[in-house]
Amino acid sequence: MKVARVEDIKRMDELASTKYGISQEILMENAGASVARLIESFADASGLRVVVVAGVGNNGGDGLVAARHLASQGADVNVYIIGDLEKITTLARINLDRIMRMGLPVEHVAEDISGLSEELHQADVVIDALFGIGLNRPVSGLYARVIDAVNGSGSLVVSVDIPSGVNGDTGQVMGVAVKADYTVTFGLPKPGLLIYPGAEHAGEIYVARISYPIELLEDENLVIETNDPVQLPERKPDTHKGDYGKALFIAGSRRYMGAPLFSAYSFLLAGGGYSRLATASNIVPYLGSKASEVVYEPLLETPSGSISYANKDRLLELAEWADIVAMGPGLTTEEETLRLVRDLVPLIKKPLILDGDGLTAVAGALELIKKREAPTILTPHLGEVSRLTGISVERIREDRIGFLRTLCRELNSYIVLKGAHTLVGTPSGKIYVNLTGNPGMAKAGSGDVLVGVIAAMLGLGLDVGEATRMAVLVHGYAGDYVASLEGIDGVTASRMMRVLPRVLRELRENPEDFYRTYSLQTL
Ligand SMILES: NC(=O)C1=CN([C@@H]2O[C@H](COP(=O)(O)OP(=O)(O)OC[C@H]3O[C@@H](n4cnc5c(N)ncnc54)[C@H](OP(=O)(O)O)[C@@H]3O)[C@@H](O)[C@H]2O)[C@@H](O)CC1
Ligand SMILES: Nc1ncnc2c1ncn2[C@@H]1O[C@H](COP(=O)(O)OP(=O)(O)O)[C@@H](O)[C@H]1O
Ligand SMILES: [K+]
Repeated sequence: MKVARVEDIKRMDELASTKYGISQEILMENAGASVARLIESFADASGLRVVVVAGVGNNGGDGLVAARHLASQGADVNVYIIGDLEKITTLARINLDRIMRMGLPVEHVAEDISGLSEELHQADVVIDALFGIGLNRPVSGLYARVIDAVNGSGSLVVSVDIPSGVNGDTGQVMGVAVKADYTVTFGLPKPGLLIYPGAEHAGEIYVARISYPIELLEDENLVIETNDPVQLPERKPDTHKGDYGKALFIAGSRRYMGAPLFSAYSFLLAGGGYSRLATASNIVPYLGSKASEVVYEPLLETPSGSISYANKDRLLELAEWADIVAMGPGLTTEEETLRLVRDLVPLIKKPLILDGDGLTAVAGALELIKKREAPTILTPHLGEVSRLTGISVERIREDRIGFLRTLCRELNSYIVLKGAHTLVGTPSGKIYVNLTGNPGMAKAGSGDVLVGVIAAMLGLGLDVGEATRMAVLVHGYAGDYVASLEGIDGVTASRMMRVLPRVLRELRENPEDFYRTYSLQTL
C-alpha cells in the first residue's frame, strides 16, 4: 500500500478537484462518515455517549461531519470547538452550522476546560479532531491541556486522520499528542502513523478511501510504500546449489563467534545455495560443529583474534568466486581489521552487504562506498548510521525518511535503517516501511540473521531492492513467529534462524495469511 506525506495528500487533493471534480466537501463528507462507520462497527450508536473535540480546520470539519452522522444514528453527541472561530475554515463552518441547526450541544472552549474534562470522563467514545495534516508547530497552551484531558479521560479515543499532536510526515510527537485506540486516516496512511513514536499513538489504523480515484492512490510519484511481500522465485527441479547463490561471509573473530554463524547459516536456512565463511581460524572447529553445511575458510589472525590484514589477497580471490559478499558481523573494531575492510570495499566487484563493524570501518570514509559500481547494501541501526554520517540520532529522528532518501542517493546504496518498523531505502529514492517484527528482536545477534537472509533473497534471484526489503520482511516475520511460539522475551537469533524455513514456506504457500496479519485495514 502506498503511504502519503502531507505534500502528497495536498497534490492528491488538488488533482481530485481539478482533474476529477471531486470537491473537498465530498471528501470531508466521506471522511466524517467513515469515522462514524468505524464507531458503528464496534458500538451501537443509539444512546452512545460521544464527545467530539474539534479544531477550527478541516480536521475539525471531519469531526463535525462524524458528529452529524452519529447523531442521526441516535448517539448522544457533545461537540467542543477549540480555536479561534474567526479562523474557522469554510467547510468546518458549514458543518458547524448544520449540527447547530440540528440542535447538537456545541460549546466553544476558550479557557476553562472543566466542563469538557467532565464530559470526557463520561463519554463512551471521544473523537479527536483537533489537528490532522495541518499541524505545523509544537502543541501548547489550551490545545495541550485539551489533549492531556483526552488522554486522561479513560474513554475510547478515535483520532481523525492523525492523532492530534503527531507529525504526519515524521511520526514525531510535537510537544504532546493524543494516544488513540483507533485512527481513521483518509485516502492513504501517513508516514507518521507508521513510524515511532507516532505509530504508538495511532492505535489500530483504518484507511478510509473516501472516493479518491485509484490512479491517485497508486500514483508512481508516491515514493513511500508499506513493505509488502514479493513473489519468491520457485526452486526449479533442474537446478543445483550454484543456482541459489554462492555467498561469501567475511565475519567473526575469537570474541564474536555467534555473528558469523548466524549470518552464514541463515543464508542456507533462508534458501541460499552455497555458504562460505571466511573467519578467524581459531573458531572454525567450533563453528564447524554448529553449522556443518557451511564451508569454512580459516584466516590468519591478529594477536587479538580478529581477521588480520594478511588475508587481503585470499579474500579478493574468494570474492571473485562468490555471487554475493557480506562483510562485517563480529569483525571487531581492531584497527588492522577495519583497515582491511576499508581496502576491500572498493575492490569487491560483487553485490556487497556491509553490516556491524563493517559499517564502523567506513564511517567517515563514505567515498569508499560512493565509488563502488556493484550494488551496495548497508544495514545500520540508528546508532550505526549516526556514526556513519556524523549526524546525531536526534536529528535523524526528526525526519528519518527524508534523511534515508538523501543518504541512499548520496551513497548510491540500498540502506536498511533497522529498528521498530525498519525502513528500507533505495538509490532511486523509494522507501519501504516494514511492519513485521517486534521488540523481542532487540537482542544481540538478531541483525546478523538479517545479513544472511538478505544474501539468501539475492541468491534466490530477487533483484537487489526486492531482495533487501523481502529479507527485512522475512526477518521480522521470523521474529514474530518465535515470539508467538516462545513469548516475546525468548526471541533469539538462534530461534529466528531455525524458523526461517517455515517462514518462507508460509510466504510461499499462504501469502494471504501475511496480508491478514500485517495489512492496514481499509474502510
Ligand atoms: N486533504 C484531504 O484530502 C482531506 C483532508 N481532510 C481533513 O483536513 C485535514 C487538514 O485540514 P487543515 O489543512 O485545515 O489543517 P488541520 O490539520 O485541520 O489544522 C488546523 C489548523 O490548526 C493550526 N495549527 C497547526 N498546528 C497548530 C498548533 N500546534 N497549535 C495550534 N494551532 C495549530 C493551523 O492553522 P494556523 O494556526 O497555522 O493558521 C492549521 O491550519 C486533514 O488532516 C483531514 O482530516 C478531510 O476533509 C478529507 C480530505
Ligand atoms: N523494537 C523493535 N521492534 C521491532 N524490531 C526491532 C526492534 N528493535 C530491534 N529490532 C530489530 O532487531 C534487529 C536488531 O539488529 P541489530 O540492532 O543489528 O542487532 P545486532 O547488531 O546486535 O544483531 C534489527 O533487524 C531491528 O530491526
Ligand atoms: K486528529
